[in-house]
Amino acid sequence: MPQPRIGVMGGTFDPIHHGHLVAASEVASQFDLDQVLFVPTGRPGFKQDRAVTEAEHRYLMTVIATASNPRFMVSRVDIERPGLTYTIDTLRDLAVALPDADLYFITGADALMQITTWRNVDELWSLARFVGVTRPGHELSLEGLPADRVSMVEVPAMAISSTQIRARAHSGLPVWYLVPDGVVQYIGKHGLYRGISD
Ligand SMILES: Nc1ncnc2c1ncn2[C@@H]1O[C@H](COP(=O)(O)OP(=O)(O)OP(=O)(O)O)[C@@H](O)[C@H]1O
Ligand SMILES: O=C(O)c1ccc[n+]([C@@H]2O[C@H](COP(=O)([O-])O)[C@@H](O)[C@H]2O)c1
Repeated sequence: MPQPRIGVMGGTFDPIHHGHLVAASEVASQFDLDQVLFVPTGRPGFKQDRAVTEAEHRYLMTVIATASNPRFMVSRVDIERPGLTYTIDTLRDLAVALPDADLYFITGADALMQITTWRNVDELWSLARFVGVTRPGHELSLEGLPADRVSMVEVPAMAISSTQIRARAHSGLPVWYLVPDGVVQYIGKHGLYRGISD
């Protein structure tokens, strides 16, 4: 049996938006992935400068946003691991849970350009291939990264960020069509982002 090809889309997802979903869908199509696992971060070590919404809310919004796609799944691996979240731990845990899988870690241009600063970067290359997706407002260059482990995919441009959605929700502006309908309703139902201005 061929090895399953599994995409891993890590993110804070505060909240998940259509930019994340289009990126995952496009990479799944271009790399013929069997599944994409969305992995909401637990406590991101690199976002300690701002309040991040409770992990359970971010997880549930990710479940709602991906529910209608049979190839999209959500993993709790990062939110259940105590301490700060690092991709090295995500990929080590997934390698144990899915020993036969070929993993493709999907990341936006902004995140990929920082990858050489990530924890245990040299080991990361042995655990997964990395797919950088284009993102409006961010340059994507693979210079200095291992050519056999990193690829680039041009995705339909979605100039959306979670920061912008939090700011709009905070100001009472609509977030319809930037995030899936169920996520709009979840944000309203739980009053998320009302008190946060960044
Ligand atoms: N519009 C987009 N197009 C392509 N990739 C994206 C887009 N938005 C986010 N990504 C990528 O998805 C991953 C998870 O992103 P994250 O959850 O931090 O969203 P964000 O919109 O960048 O959030 P924030 O504005 O809070 O920093 C990252 O690799 C990021 O680069
Ligand atoms: O492992 C690291 O050092 C590291 C540093 C920054 C970001 N990441 C991962 O990159 C993904 C996107 O992060 P973010 O901050 O854009 O939500 C998410 O899965 C993070 O865990 C990982």
